[in-house]
Amino acid sequence: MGFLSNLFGGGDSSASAAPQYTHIKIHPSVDNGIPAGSANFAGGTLKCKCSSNPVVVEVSAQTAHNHVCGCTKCWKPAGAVFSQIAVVGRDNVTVTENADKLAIVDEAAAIQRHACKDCGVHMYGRIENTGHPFHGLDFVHTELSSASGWSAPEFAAFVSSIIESGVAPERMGDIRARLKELGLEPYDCLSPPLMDAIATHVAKTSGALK
Ligand SMILES: N[C@@H](CCC(=O)N[C@@H](CSCO)C(=O)NCC(=O)O)C(=O)O
Ligand SMILES: [Zn+2]
Ligand SMILES: [Zn+2]
Repeated sequence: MGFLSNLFGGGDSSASAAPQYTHIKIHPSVDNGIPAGSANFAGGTLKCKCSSNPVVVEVSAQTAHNHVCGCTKCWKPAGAVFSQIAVVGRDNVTVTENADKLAIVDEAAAIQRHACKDCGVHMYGRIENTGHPFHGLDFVHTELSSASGWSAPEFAAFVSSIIESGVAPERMGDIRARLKELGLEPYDCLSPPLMDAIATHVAKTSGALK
């Protein structure tokens, strides 16, 4: 058995094997294991990194589709290669303090990221285009909250895009291996359910689907 499983690379050494890529850092919220979300969790308070007069955002619902994102546009904490980002209904997002410190990073982007002008943290990303497949959803970084119970990251999006931030292409094999080890399946765009949702929206808009 040992001989056969060694020969074919499966069996004993697969599912229960000790992690081999813990030296690869992805994001502080996942690097030491991923805490499960709580089914009855109903939101919390996001704060920017300013030590005085922080921007405060109340999120009044559990988030969905939490993921780590390798794109260049999403806010990442210092030293992280990926961001961690989830969605929540826009009606559940309210700026409660220091809203005057917010500015939109890129007015032309589909996701308008409202960032603190002082510390640079993105407090929420909003889609104003009513024709966009994800209109109605805001993008938030739940690591800005001290509460536990937020939905856990489920996959890794825009993984190849980390090269655009300067990650050496030679590192991609190890980085994808670490993501898999963490249970965050790596995709170079969004996950299949989200890509299917986008395509369904496009097909319904064009009339290809009823
Ligand atoms: N290679 C590009 C990809 C940028 C990109 O398309 N990002 C996605 C995901 S952000 C959260 O998952 C996106 O939908 N962007 C829309 C927007 O930012 O408005 C890069 O890395 O820059
Ligand atoms: Zn700030
Ligand atoms: Zn992103």
